[in-house]
Amino acid sequence: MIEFEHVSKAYADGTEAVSDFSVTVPSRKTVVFVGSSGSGKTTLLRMVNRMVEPTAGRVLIDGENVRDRDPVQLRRSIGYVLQQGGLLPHRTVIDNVATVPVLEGRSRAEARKDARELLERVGLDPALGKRYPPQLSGGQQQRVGVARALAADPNILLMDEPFGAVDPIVRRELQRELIRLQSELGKTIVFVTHDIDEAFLLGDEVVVMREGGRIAQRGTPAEIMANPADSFVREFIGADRAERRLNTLEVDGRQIAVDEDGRAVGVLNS
Ligand SMILES: Nc1ncnc2c1ncn2[C@@H]1O[C@H](COP(=O)(O)OP(=O)(O)OP(=O)(O)O)[C@@H](O)[C@H]1O
Repeated sequence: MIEFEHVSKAYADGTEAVSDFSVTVPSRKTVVFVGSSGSGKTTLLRMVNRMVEPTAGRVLIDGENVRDRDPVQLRRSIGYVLQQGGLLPHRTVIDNVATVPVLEGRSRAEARKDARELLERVGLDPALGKRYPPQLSGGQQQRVGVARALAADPNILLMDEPFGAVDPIVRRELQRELIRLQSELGKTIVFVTHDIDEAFLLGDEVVVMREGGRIAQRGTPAEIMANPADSFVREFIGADRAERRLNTLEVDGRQIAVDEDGRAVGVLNS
């Protein structure tokens, strides 16, 4: 369980990125922070592994203040997946995945064996392990990023826009894969996105953020959809959805409406 207790963050230049934010992330659940750019999502995520120290309040993991933990140990015990994968380009895929277990004292041979299993677990052919990250597609790199984050078998996974840089179809695949993985592994996941559809798909609970790291609404996807707290949330859900749902494609001079998966659903003009 992760508890954010009245945390605030004012950066040195005076930016109030987060103000008085309190949320509990229950064990083995996925909580998604969703909000537009600059709403403090990344700042909050990084408070969990002490890459950012709050200026007020505290973050607890299973009741223990993260401030009392050694930052290096803490970071190795938490999986972290970034938008750009954060893989080391000059090390093979297998060695990227095996890095933290080796640092933690596991033998290289064992860590590599585990890494091959992890690649399979995230839906990759273990033969790709011999390649270097730039030799993989964006979607494959993100899967490696997930495998690497899982390598030390952490209880907690922090995911910062992990699927933000891949095309919509691969993004759907990765989302489905994460749902499958989570049903097998039951990690405590904090997931950051600005995509409300992704938030509703993946989150057991969703925290809609507004500027300054303030909570606009928190609840299950069904609760938020059924009862948006105010016009801000209504617009955030509505505007984003309308944009996404009304995708059109021009084919041979005709406007074709396509659904979220890119399937044609009708002709708008002929
Ligand atoms: N190191 C820093 N120094 C000063 N201001 C910062 C720093 N890091 C972030 N900020 C500011 O804090 C606010 C919140 O940033 P943060 O990255 O947490 O938001 P976000 O919701 O994750 O945005 P995005 O979706 O664009 O990543 C922004 O106004 C940002 O410019």
